[in-house]
Amino acid sequence: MLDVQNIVFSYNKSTILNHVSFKAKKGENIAIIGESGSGKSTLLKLIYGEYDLNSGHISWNNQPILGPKFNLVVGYDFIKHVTQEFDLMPFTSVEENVGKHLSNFFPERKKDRVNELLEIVELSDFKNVKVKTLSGGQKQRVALARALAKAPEIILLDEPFSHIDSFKKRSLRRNVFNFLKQENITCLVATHDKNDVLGFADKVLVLQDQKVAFKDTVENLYKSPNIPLVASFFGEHNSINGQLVYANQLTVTKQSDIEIMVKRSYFKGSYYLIEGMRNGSSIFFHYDTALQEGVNVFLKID
Ligand SMILES: Nc1ncnc2c1ncn2[C@@H]1O[C@H](COP(=O)(O)OP(=O)(O)OP(=O)(O)O)[C@@H](O)[C@H]1O
Repeated sequence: MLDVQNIVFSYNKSTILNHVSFKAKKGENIAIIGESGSGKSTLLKLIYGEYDLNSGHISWNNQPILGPKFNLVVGYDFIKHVTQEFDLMPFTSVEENVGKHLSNFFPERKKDRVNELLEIVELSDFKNVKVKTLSGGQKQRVALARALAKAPEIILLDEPFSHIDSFKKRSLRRNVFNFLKQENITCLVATHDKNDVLGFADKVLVLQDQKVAFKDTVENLYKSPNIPLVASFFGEHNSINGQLVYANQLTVTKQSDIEIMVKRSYFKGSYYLIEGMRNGSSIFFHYDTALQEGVNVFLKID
């Protein structure tokens, strides 16, 4: 169990995290969301032991996780932290990078493990390629594979698929998150992308104003987003009579007290996102076809 207890942290004067507490069970996948600058990456760095806390405690199975004041070498063997910097060896091959921390004592076992990981990150064809010649997205995949190589107990992922194109992203996400579940690795993922969360995270932690504003299951948080920040994370939303309503919860009806004038229609593939105006504010809803600008329609909340 990862236990983050009442931590307070500031880089210099301004406090970034103020009395943050939460727990993560073995094998659990926890997504950390929040506005840019809310402290998601900082929280992951603290859990890795990269900085000293002002106060509070972090432990894994009762073993304290300590910062550089207490450790000559930053970090712990049982935690892997995949940052945005990747930190790879540019002049060696993909295979060597992934296998870097694996023992050479059982070469066959090492080879099999590297091959398994390269399949997960879909880089088997790049095995012998030097890392410096790879694209940003490919480097990110090498960094993920390397972090998974020794099956850590905890993996900290900071925007893990941000550099990867949308063709690859979906299958890669499934591969990586399913692998983590299968190996029972506790995963904390800081993300701005709802697709990293929906279908994968067990819990979501919302950072706001230096604190954990909410911690709940994805389903509960999606159904009751509580604050616009959470609703906007999951999709286009409106505030109607004080209630947060997703665009896909609104349907056109014959008569209601929500009357809007159509302003614009955006083609979204399987639906159109319609922007309408009501009392000087935009209202967004989904519709099967484009609607003519200036037309008045009534909406109801499903
Ligand atoms: N090394 C540092 N020294 C001083 N301040 C820092 C340092 N790293 C981050 N900060 C500040 O701490 C705050 C939190 O940064 P952090 O990177 O943790 O946010 P974040 O939620 O991960 O943001 P993003 O979503 O943009 O990645 C920001 O105001 C940032 O400017």
